[in-house]
Amino acid sequence: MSTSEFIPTCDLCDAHKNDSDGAFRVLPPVFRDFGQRRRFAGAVSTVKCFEDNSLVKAAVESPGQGRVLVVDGGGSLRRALVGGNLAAAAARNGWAGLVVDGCVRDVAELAACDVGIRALASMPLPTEKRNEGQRDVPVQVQGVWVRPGDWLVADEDGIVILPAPPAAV
Ligand SMILES: O=C([O-])CC(=O)C(=O)O
Repeated sequence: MSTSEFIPTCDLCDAHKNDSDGAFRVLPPVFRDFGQRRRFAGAVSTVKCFEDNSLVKAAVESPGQGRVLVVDGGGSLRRALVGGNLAAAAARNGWAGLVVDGCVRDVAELAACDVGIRALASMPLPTEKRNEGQRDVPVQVQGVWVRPGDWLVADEDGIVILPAPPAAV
């Protein structure tokens, strides 16, 4: 995705603000920005897990193909689902971004990774890896449904979800 193709979230919201079918979604403004990429967009892949990042690790260690990994971590503030190693793997494997409904750690390392990273907070405690969780299932992020194959756009103003890549607005 080149910068010229990027459609800002505000423009998308202007175009869709009166939609009533629920296809256009806006995530609540509770996410902090931790990665090097301020703006990113891509097709969604999901992980649903709770205080166990085994499946997040497996996902970022596989080809990202420009997608965005959305992690439903249940909003837990008790453990970090992504740290410097996983963020570096995500950048290396071509993920456009990570959106974590939960925590991250290694903040200085995350800021140096060429990938978008949004999460609720920083928490230095890591998870226990028990290989629990689900991959590419519909998830709820802060009460908003996000499905594998949706299109996510994130920038300085927020994060929006569409059922397909947006045409020019
Ligand atoms: O492995 C973990 O649990 C997370 C982490 O610290 C890293 O990605 O560097």
